[in-house]
Amino acid sequence: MSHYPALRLRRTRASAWSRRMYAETVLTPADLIWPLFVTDGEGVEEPIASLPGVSRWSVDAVVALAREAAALGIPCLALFPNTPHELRSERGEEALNPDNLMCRAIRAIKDAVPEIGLLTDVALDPYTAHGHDGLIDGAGYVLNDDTAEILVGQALNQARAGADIIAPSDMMDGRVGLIREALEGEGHANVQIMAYAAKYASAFYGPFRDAVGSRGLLKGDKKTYQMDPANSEEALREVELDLDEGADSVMVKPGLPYLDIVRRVKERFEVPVFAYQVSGEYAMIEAAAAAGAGDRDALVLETLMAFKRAGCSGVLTYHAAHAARLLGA
Ligand SMILES: NCc1[nH]cc(CCC(=O)O)c1CC(=O)O
Ligand SMILES: [Mg+2]
Repeated sequence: MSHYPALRLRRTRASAWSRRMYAETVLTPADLIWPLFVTDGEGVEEPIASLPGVSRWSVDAVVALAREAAALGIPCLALFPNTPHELRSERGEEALNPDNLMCRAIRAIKDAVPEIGLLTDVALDPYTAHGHDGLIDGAGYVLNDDTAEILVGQALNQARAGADIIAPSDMMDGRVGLIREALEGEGHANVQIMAYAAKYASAFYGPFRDAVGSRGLLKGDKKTYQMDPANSEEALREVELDLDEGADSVMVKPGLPYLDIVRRVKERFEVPVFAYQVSGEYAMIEAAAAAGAGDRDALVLETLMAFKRAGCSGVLTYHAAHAARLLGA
């Protein structure tokens, strides 16, 4: 048996070239999906106070960012609309409007930057007057089957506009299978589904809700549909069901506090797993850097590498453009 001093693990760490050669994990711009918030108007940029460095952009501005992303080697954008308040309703019908903000953004980006992928979120929270991801009954309970029916319409609406990846983030049971069937039925055979399969009822979504304008509207919490942070066996069941229903890839969300889930899913199913480094995680890194508690660039790259090491095929992150620039430098 070999041991010290014959065996010294510090030997391969002694120089930069060697560390590079022995790196077990690589992070590249192709691992990054960039979430962008879209708002009405033209030439508009609205900074989001709780998400420093991130803004809502009008469609024309989002197209410019899409160009920038493509040039940086980012393969895919995730789009989220800040629906004007007068268009939000009890049942979120605006989600089905073929000319809604989301569809206009999809068409404009596909037109100008056809080489970039577009992932679109399926859930009603940017469209409902009560801020929930689905339809509610008189007691405020989110109804599963009635919601799933509308989500199918929302997914088709996005696919018709040109979405490449449908990403249901609502956590209704059965919606992946229903959406897959509807996509096949309409000839969208190559439109992918990335299921938010294990999405937790998390305190890390606050800045996102500011960004899409649902924070002030949301009544209660999302614990009757999003998962309990105490559970991981249940996450494996969620993933298994979504894969059975036709998901091409699955997502774990939030990210860093749930890397154990990423690892378990990857080892159990050996399928493409993505994670969402969510708004509160982004805000936490920015706050730490602003407070002088750590170097921003190093924090960004280290956390993103951690996702890859845990088994992720890619990460949705608000730091995508910044990280891609660091990686390209
Ligand atoms: N279905 C909504 C949705 N899609 C993505 C996020 C959160 C993303 C983030 O915090 O960055 C949320 C918020 C929520 O479930 O309330
Ligand atoms: Mg499920």
